[in-house]
Amino acid sequence: MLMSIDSISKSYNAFPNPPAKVLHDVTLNIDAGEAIGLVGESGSGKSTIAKCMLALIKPEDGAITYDGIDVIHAKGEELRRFRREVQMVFQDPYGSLNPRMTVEELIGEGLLIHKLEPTAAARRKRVAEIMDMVGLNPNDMDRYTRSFSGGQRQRIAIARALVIRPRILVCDEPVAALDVSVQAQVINLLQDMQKKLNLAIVFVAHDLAVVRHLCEKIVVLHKGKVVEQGSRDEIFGNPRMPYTQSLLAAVPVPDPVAGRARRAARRLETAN
Ligand SMILES: Nc1ncnc2c1ncn2[C@@H]1O[C@H](COP(=O)(O)OP(=O)(O)OP(=O)(O)O)[C@@H](O)[C@H]1O
Repeated sequence: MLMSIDSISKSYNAFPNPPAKVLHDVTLNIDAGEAIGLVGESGSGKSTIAKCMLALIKPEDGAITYDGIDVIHAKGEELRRFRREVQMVFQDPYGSLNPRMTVEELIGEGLLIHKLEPTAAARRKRVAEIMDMVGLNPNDMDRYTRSFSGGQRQRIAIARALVIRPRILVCDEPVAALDVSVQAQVINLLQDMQKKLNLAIVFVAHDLAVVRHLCEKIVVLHKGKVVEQGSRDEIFGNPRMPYTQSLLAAVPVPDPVAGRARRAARRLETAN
């Protein structure tokens, strides 16, 4: 087992109201190389779990262990190793990439931070290699991201995460802001990377179709609790909990949040 999340709970301050508990005793495990889907309706706590897994926030109870590292209390070299080996990709490929940096600078940043390549030439070579791997043209290395499409920007975000050879990639709704035609390409890329690099992927989504394609293990969240977890076949073939059944039965409706993000992205694109 590569990462274990053991009975974590998390509350947020809701001043002047008492703190609101949004995770209750959440337990799940991630094995090396496996793709696991975290699904649940909006507000069920998916992003909060993802942030705890990335040590961006700390749960107040429970434990998170990554390859022998106590993630909640890690410091120094252990924390540095954790930060290198567990990477993330976010929903919004427009907001998450600094428009003042070239593609080479964006993708190569992690190499500099973690001092992974000795020279600028070696860094450039590694950036070219990873661009090629994620389906980008290495000749575009000196360009800025404003001229790239949403799907290409998400490939840049994925390259940026993968360049330092992580073992876990936590993706929070990574295709929700993309047009449907591009979503499948990005999912296929993630699947390809998972197999090629033996990468574990934690995929947060409320879109079950997306999760079904990529994830062999699925964890269903409801109001901050894990209500069901199992293999893809178990969850899709024989959902035990009524909540899971209702998620599966839900008629796909246009997602207003993703729709908004898409429209904002298009406006940005036109403005540029
Ligand atoms: N920083 C915060 N401060 C206070 N409350 C928060 C904060 N972040 C999240 N919450 C609350 O915690 C609960 C879980 O939120 P979370 O974002 O983890 O859910 P989610 O399943 O990822 O939802 P979505 O699909 O809408 O992103 C929600 O009720 C949310 O309003």
